[in-house]
Amino acid sequence: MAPSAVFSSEPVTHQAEPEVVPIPLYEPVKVNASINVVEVVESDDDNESQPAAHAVQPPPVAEVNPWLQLNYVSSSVQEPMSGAKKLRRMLLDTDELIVCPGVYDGLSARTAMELGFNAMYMTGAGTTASRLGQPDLAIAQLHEMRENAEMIANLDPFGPPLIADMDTGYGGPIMAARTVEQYIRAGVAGAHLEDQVLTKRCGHLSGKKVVPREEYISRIRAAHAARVRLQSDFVLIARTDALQSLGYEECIARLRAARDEGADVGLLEGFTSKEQAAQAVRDLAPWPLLLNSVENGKSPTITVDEARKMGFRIMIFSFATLAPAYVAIKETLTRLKTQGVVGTPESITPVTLFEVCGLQHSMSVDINAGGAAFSGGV
Ligand SMILES: C[C@](O)(C(=O)O)[C@H](CC(=O)O)C(=O)O
Repeated sequence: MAPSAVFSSEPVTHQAEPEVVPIPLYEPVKVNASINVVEVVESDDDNESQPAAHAVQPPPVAEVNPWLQLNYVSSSVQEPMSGAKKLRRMLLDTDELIVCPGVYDGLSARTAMELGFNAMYMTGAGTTASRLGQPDLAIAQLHEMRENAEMIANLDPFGPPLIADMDTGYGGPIMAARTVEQYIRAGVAGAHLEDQVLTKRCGHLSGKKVVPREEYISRIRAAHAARVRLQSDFVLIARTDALQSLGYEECIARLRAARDEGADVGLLEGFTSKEQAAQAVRDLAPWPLLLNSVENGKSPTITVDEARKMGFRIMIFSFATLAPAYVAIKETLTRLKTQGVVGTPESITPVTLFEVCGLQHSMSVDINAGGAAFSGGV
């Protein structure tokens, strides 16, 4: 017996379920132009203030605040193009090899920008090492990765696009989709999504395990759907780590399947020879491939020129800043320990380092706003 019948002698009538009208994904949702304002009116009875809600039409913007009107001709102003669009354009409009130094923090990214690299790569290994002091073993999760990527991607709104590591997507399809959505909102231009198990490890370690092909493809499918849902140019890079355990042919099959589900670029991790790298480009052509160069890792060193000749379209150097930073820090701290001095070169003053980090820009913001903070210089 239905519970409602216990308390009522009336026949139970079920109301028809309201019809659910889905909001179309690709059409802008129309916002009702009227707004509810709460106006305070005096009550005659008890002289207490009572709020009363009225639906009113908002006045035209210019009446609310004339300063909200644009006072420039927008077509003459160059708006920052999203990193995703820039990266996609580079891939579509040129056949250049896009060289991305691996960066892991603000200073390494600023240094790459100072030298004019036209794209950058945020390494997950470097993010984990620098932010958490931990090895590349699935210890950094979505929020740490997203936060670091967002900071780097937004250092210069007109700057180079940032490709970021998104590891396994940090869970199943739901998390892969969530990661793509958060990366897009963070201004990340593209990211690679791999097929390792969630307890992943760096691609240049032994003992890697991968999930079954179907499970991997469901990650890719979800990531692609998220990109489409947000109507973003975000470049989805499918990475496979299956070479160690399942062999080359399975890697090619996985990358083909990922491509067919909408991945834009492929990444076969840990080539064992230069011939194998060149073969992968041929086997998947004309689909663009990314080459991960990790010196002293599992793969032979391939130079930028060699990768270009092989036909790769993107090349990332994961440890390009992390490894030398470690070497320089250790050498310096050894000097401090043994000789009692840091020994910084004379040309590197505090101002030099702050200039790398945008000192001039910050000062000009204050000066152009009429501030006097820097009238005496720095
Ligand atoms: C590309 C990579 O995912 C990274 O985090 O930079 C690493 C690099 C590394 O740890 O050697 C990877 O190749 O797995």
